Amino acid sequence: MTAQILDGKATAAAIKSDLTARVAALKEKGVTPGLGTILVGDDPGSQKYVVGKHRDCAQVGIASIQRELPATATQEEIEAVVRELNEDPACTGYIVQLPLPRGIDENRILELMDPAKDADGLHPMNLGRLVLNEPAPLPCTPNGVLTLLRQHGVEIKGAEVVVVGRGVTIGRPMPLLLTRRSENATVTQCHTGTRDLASHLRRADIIVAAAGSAHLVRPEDVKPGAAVLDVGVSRNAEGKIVGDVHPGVAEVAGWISPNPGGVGPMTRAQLLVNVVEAAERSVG
Ligand SMILES: Nc1nc2c(c(=O)[nH]1)N[C@@H](CN(C=O)c1ccc(C(=O)N[C@@H](CCC(=O)O)C(=O)O)cc1)CN2
Repeated sequence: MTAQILDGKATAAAIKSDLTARVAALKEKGVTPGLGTILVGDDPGSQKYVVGKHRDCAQVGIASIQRELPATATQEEIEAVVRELNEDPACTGYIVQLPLPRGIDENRILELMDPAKDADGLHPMNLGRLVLNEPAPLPCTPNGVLTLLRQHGVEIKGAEVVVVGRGVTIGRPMPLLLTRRSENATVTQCHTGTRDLASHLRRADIIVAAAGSAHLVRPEDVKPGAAVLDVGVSRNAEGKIVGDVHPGVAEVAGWISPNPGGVGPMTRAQLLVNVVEAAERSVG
């Protein structure tokens, strides 16, 4: 058996096509959505992701506002740019590309953002609203995972889901999304402190691997027919992406997301969804 592909590229393209029409409708009402990005430092991966985000904006008609600071930028210098985008009327939503350089207080930066402009859903107020089941912009990667599963008809309701990882962009919020009444999944969260990861993986109908540990999920640990989402990114000596999922898993799983080409494009598409939804809310 070879797993069916959870095609992030094609699903993201369909989302962007829908957004293009919605952005055009907003412009007719005099509103141009504008996505701001704050990139600090010269991490090649982060630079690539930000370039991709602005390429997507151009495709759907969203204006781009780009702010770049050197790796030596101080906390105060980054905070000044956050304040500037909070005030900029052309910037209807923005993100701070994570991770920030060592020594920068990431949480303090996220807290300083205007929650109404938080296009990532990572402001503490928006994460809190998610916990409380209140409407909020949803974190892009977990929402991308859900959309990918839904669009491919993978049953989430009642599924046993194992999330591997506990980072703020996916590991922490993913179980919050999956356990909403609308999804009704049962979630086990695993992390570097989990004693026997394989025993949890073997029971899973859906695995979301977001540990950033190359080939952590091995074929012998996957239940036949399971859906496996490869979110983690490591780079080999040539700078090529190596995911958290061993290639042999494709012979056991029912569904698999490629990496690249799976969850990454979905993360970017969901970001645009958040920007457009915020702009739509602003015109009622
Ligand atoms: N502020 C944020 N920072 C980070 C987030 C986030 O959601 N918000 N998530 C990740 C990185 N990320 C988003 O910024 C991201 C990851 C991957 C991709 C992507 O398009 N990947 C491509 C491959 C690109 C390549 O060749 O390197 C793919 O998977 O096909 C986009 C965005 C951490 N930081």
